[in-house]
Amino acid sequence: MVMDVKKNFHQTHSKVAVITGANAGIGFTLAERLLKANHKIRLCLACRNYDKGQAAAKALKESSPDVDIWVVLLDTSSVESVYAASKAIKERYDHIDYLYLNAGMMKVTGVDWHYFWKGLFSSRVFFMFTTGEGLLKQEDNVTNDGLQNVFQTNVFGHYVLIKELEDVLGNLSGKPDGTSQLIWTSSSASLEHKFDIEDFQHKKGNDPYSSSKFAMDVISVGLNSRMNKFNIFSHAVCPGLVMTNLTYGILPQWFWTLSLPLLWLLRFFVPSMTSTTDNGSEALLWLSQQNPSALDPQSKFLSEVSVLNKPFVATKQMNIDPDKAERLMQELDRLDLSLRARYKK
Ligand SMILES: NC(=O)C1=CN([C@@H]2O[C@H](COP(=O)(O)OP(=O)(O)OC[C@H]3O[C@@H](n4cnc5c(N)ncnc54)[C@H](OP(=O)(O)O)[C@@H]3O)[C@@H](O)[C@H]2O)C=CC1
Ligand SMILES: CC(C)=CCC[C@@H](C)[C@H]1CC[C@H]2C3=C(CC[C@]12C)[C@@]1(C)CCC(=O)C[C@@H]1CC3
Repeated sequence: MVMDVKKNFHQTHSKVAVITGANAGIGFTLAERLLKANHKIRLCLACRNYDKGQAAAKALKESSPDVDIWVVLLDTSSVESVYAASKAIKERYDHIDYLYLNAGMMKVTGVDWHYFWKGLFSSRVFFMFTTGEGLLKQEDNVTNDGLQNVFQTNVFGHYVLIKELEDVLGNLSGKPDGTSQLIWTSSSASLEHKFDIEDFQHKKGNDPYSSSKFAMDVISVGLNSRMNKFNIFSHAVCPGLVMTNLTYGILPQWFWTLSLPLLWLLRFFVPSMTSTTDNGSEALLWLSQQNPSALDPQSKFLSEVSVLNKPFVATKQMNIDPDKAERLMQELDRLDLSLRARYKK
């Protein structure tokens, strides 16, 4: 009987990918590339703006008219939106193969050019171009749920989404050989010293973005410890420096266009200068083609690019303490419970 179910699952199951922040940038290009690699894949574009989501679905259907693309409204900075989106997703799909936790934001109010020029002629120049550390003046605000916006948008909204979708993930979906991959769009700006578990929302610091990206890496490792036994695997990706609305929010598009020759030159020393969303989405796509159980749960996967503009995937060891990861997840579980008590009475 079990054998029959398994056989049936393989024969009838088209892969399902849910992508948050899929209407633009890296998420949108990833959707295009997933479709190109497997035209039978069923795509869910989880977007906070329904019109933008529909426009993205329309654009994707232009090149592949028969594909199954569906838009769901999801704002990761609101737990009620996450609950509603998860309910709708579970009504449509009984199993999710790939859950891309990609939506993200940072609010930059200025660039520290003094620090930039000093850094340019120092030994920290490569680190500066890889991580952006110390260059960006950022601000954050509090969401309607009372949480720090960058933390809730980039991290917590996704954590709640995973919890809500648990019963359509891995073998918890009732498919004995069902496997799911959780793929986080992290960043080279993920820096351990910017994260403090006592202040995991980063209320007090001045680099909420780096803190949120490090929290993601920690959670990814923690999720592996908790969920690999259910065939649920989590991995974090760094797309490199990519020209998208996020980078156009830091400096105007014309500046980046003028800087492109410099970014290309930098590729001799800094392979994370991926520049395009095609290059930046390389590791995200690559992960969907791997056997996740064979990947090291402590590896981070980097989209990188050669001087000849050929993208490739590199790996980096994270060495995150699983106990620390479990501690952070327990904090998030507590926060999750308190919000559920507020909204789901
Ligand atoms: N560009 C880069 O150099 C790098 C980017 N990254 C990460 O890549 C991911 C994608 O960003 P990128 O493509 O660059 O930037 P974009 O701004 O182009 O894309 C971000 C996406 O996230 C969505 N989004 C933002 N806030 C929310 C929210 N509260 N709820 C739901 N969706 C939301 C945006 O929606 P909308 O269009 O409505 O704003 C958009 O679809 C982010 O996590 C970012 O941190 C990591 C490393 C480098
Ligand atoms: C001449 C030139 C290109 C100057 C730009 C200086 C900085 C504004 C950039 C140098 C490294 C960049 C960087 C990011 C933003 C812009 C820089 C600081 C990110 C923080 C963007 C979001 C990420 O996730 C990681 C990026 C690391 C590198």
